[in-house]
Amino acid sequence: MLPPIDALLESLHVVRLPLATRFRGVTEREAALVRGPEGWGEWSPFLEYDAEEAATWLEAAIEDAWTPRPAARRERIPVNATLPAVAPGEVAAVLARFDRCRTVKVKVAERGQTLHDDVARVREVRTLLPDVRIRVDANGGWNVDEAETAIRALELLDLEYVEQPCATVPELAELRGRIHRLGVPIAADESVRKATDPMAVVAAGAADVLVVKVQPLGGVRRALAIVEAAGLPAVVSSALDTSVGLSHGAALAAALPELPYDCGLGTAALLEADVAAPLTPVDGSIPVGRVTVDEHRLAWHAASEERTAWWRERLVAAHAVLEAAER
Ligand SMILES: O=C(O)CCC(=O)C1=CC=C[C@@H](O)[C@@H]1C(=O)O
Ligand SMILES: [Mg+2]
Repeated sequence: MLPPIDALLESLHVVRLPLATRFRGVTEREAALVRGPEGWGEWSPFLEYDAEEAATWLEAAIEDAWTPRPAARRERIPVNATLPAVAPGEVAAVLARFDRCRTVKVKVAERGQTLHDDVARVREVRTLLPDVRIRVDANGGWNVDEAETAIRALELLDLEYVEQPCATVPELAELRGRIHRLGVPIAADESVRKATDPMAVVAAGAADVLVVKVQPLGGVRRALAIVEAAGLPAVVSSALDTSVGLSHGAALAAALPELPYDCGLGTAALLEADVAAPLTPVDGSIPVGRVTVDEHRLAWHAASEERTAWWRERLVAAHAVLEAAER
C-alpha cells in the first residue's frame, strides 16, 4: 500500500554529506530520508535519474519505513573495501578507512583514464595487501575487445570477478565466451539494476554472479525474488547510501539463503558524515539491524532550502508515478 504523499512530505529530511574521496564524479552525496511506522527509510536516487527511475528507489524507502524487515539468517555481513579510481599514491589512505576487509573492489575504466592507470591501481592494492581478494568494477566502460585485453592484463594480479565489464547483455555474453578459459567470473550490476528486465542477463547466460542493490530494485522483497529466480550467487551492494540505506542492504544480505561473497556495503567508510553512527566496517564486517538516526546529524547536515525544495518536488513526481501504477 502506497502511503499518501502528505505522510511522505511531512517526514522528509534531505541531507548533503561530504565524501572522503571523489566517487561517481561527485564529492558530496545528497540523500533523502522518510519516516514511517517501522522507522526511517532512505530514498537517494542519483540526481540525474528521472521520476520513473526515482520511483523504484522510493518503493524501497517506503518498504523499509512502512513494513517490518524479513527474518535475518546472520548477524553480521562481511563487506569489501571499495576503492574509487584514485591514483596509486592515494590507495593506501583510502584502504585504511576499511578495517580489515578481506576483499577490495577496485573501480576501473574510469572516463579519462587508461588501462595503464587501472593496472597501476590494482597492482598497488596487490602490493599493499597480498592476501586480499580483488574484484574490479568497470561500470560498463569497456567494449568487448577492451574488456578482454584489460581482464587478461589484470588477471595476472589475480581477480575474484569482474563487475559489469561491458554495458550490454549481448556484449557480456560474448565476453564471457571469450574469457571462459581464464576462469574470471562476470558479475552483472547495471544489467540488473538499470534493466527493464533484470532476468535478461541470466536468460542470456551472460553472468556468473548478480550484484543486487535494494533501492534500484525497489526493495528487499523484490531483490530476494530476483536472486531466487536467477539461481546465481548474489552480492548485495550499496548505492553509496547513508547508513540507513546500508542497513537496509544488510537486511537483504541477512535474508539471503546463501552469501558466498563479501558484500559492497562498506561504503559508509567513503562518507565524511552520516545520519546515524556510521555503519563502517569493523573487522571486515557490518552488523545487521536498524540504525538509530540522529536528529542532530540530520539538522547539522541538512541540505539547503533550495535543494530541499528540489527533493520535495522530486518526491511528488516519483509518488505520482507509483500512484499511477497502482490504479
Ligand atoms: O560495491 C561496492 O563496493 C560499493 C558500491 C559501488 O561500488 C557503487 C555504488 C553506487 C554506484 C555505483 O557506481 C557503484 C557500482 O557500480 O557498484
Ligand atoms: Mg557496479
